[in-house]
Amino acid sequence: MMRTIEVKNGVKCFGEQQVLRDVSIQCASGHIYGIVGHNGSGKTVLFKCICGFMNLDEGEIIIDGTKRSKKGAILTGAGIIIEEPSFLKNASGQRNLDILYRIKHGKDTAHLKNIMEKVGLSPDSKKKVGNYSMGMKQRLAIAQAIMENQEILILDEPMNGLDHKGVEEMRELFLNLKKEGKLILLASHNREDIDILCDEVYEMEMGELKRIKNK
Ligand SMILES: Nc1ncnc2c1ncn2[C@@H]1O[C@H](COP(=O)(O)OP(=O)(O)OP(=O)(O)O)[C@@H](O)[C@H]1O
Repeated sequence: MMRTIEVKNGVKCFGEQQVLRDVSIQCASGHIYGIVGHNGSGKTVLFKCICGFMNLDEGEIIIDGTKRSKKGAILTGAGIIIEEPSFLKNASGQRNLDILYRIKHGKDTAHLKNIMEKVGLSPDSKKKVGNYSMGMKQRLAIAQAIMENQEILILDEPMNGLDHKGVEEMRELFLNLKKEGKLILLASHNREDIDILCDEVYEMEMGELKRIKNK
């Protein structure tokens, strides 16, 4: 299914601080959109507004052609990594995914093993997530974001904590997901990831998104 996300003239303030001043972007399935920008420039706030975790003060968010009403609507059909996901520390990676996956889809151990393998984690490891390294936690976060085969992926710094091999593997994974027709929005500080992965690149600067690259 073709999906679209559009932000039109988005404004978001926290008290006196205007974080999003006039943000517009249009995204559609089958592309990867990259957002770069300094720490605190508003990338995460934009993603939270798109996901419906926060509301814009002004402007519009249009999902699949329908304007989102001001309150309460959460972006559906999306796999999301924003900040650190809270996993159960005393359970294994697979058990954590299982608990989340069951909510909507029921038990499917074979599928989750496959997803664990896709992100480079050993499906049968009994290791508790509390004992995972940073890179392993990040791989599990990616697994959680992709396991439901959602059409939209919102990925805020998905390569955080990954080593060189991990980064290469996840790049390949994201490019394959794009080939499958996913809409991917990605924020990153790594210019190489952005260059390799993204069809369109935007820079968040002074509360505005400026397009800096087209493929
Ligand atoms: N809930 C909130 N209340 C008040 N201020 C907030 C809130 N969320 C974010 N901010 C502020 O909004 C600004 C943008 O933050 P945001 O997390 O979007 O930056 P970012 O571009 O994602 O940065 P980084 O590259 O460090 O992840 C920051 O100044 C931050 O302190």
